[in-house]
Amino acid sequence: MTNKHLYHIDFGWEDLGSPSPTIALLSGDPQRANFIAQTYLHDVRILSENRGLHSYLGYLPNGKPVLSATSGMGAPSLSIVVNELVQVGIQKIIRIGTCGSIQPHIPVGSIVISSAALCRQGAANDIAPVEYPAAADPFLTVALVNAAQELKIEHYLGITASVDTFYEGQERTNSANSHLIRKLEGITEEYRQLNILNYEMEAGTLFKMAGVYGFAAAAVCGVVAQRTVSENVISTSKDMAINNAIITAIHAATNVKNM
Ligand SMILES: O=P(O)(O)O[C@H]1O[C@H](CO)[C@@H](O)[C@H]1O
Ligand SMILES: O=c1cc[nH]c(=O)[nH]1
Repeated sequence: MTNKHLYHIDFGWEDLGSPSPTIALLSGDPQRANFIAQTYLHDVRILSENRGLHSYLGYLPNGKPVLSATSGMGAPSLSIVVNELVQVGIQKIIRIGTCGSIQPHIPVGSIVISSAALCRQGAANDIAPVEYPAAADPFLTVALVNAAQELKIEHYLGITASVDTFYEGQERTNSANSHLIRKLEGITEEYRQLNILNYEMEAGTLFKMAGVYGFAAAAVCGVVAQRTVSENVISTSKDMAINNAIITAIHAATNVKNM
């Protein structure tokens, strides 16, 4: 752990009070990090809004200190934030994200809890060999599943595809680029056959970092697109999907034991 003020997250361990938080809820979207802090934590203090990486310190209903922080979109940004969070003493990270389902039985509004990731992400290759497993922490993951069961939230546990692009990498052609390079044509159907549940853009690198650095990581994502039906995000179900992911993570963070 360091006393340094970290360059990107723009706070240091000395800003975190005592006892300092060891768990972080990490959202891609800064507005989600803010919403989580304002809605589900108490005695909230803003730590920084540097570069849109909004971070808040607050307390769960059982008094446990927790960070609600922002990873930004994609693995390069996430890798910077996660490295710095670990430097200020974070030992557990739950990613709270959004994703696109690629299985017909996983509807918009439900949540996917990742057991592991197929990690097709360049940033992860700077951290570990490409073959290195991108596995979620089993204890944090079970805590998420238990939370979803207790809250009666429709949830699916399985493998996530973490990729670097929202459009080409997730085989979207309804965009500024209608041309897909050959290796990506049919990739979604191939992943479907491989029992991959969903697409998102951070979990794989987070899981590899957890293995290498020695912290615990898990991911829960609200399903906002159903890729067997359409490429589009379904905005009418987005809030419900995100809220389901958030309350599952809050419940799990409350129940999980300190290391
Ligand atoms: O909602 P967040 O957490 O940002 O997650 C998903 O949404 C973004 C793409 O729209 C990517 O970051 C993807 O992983
Ligand atoms: O389809 C989707 C939806 C959210 N996030 C993604 O990465 N893909």
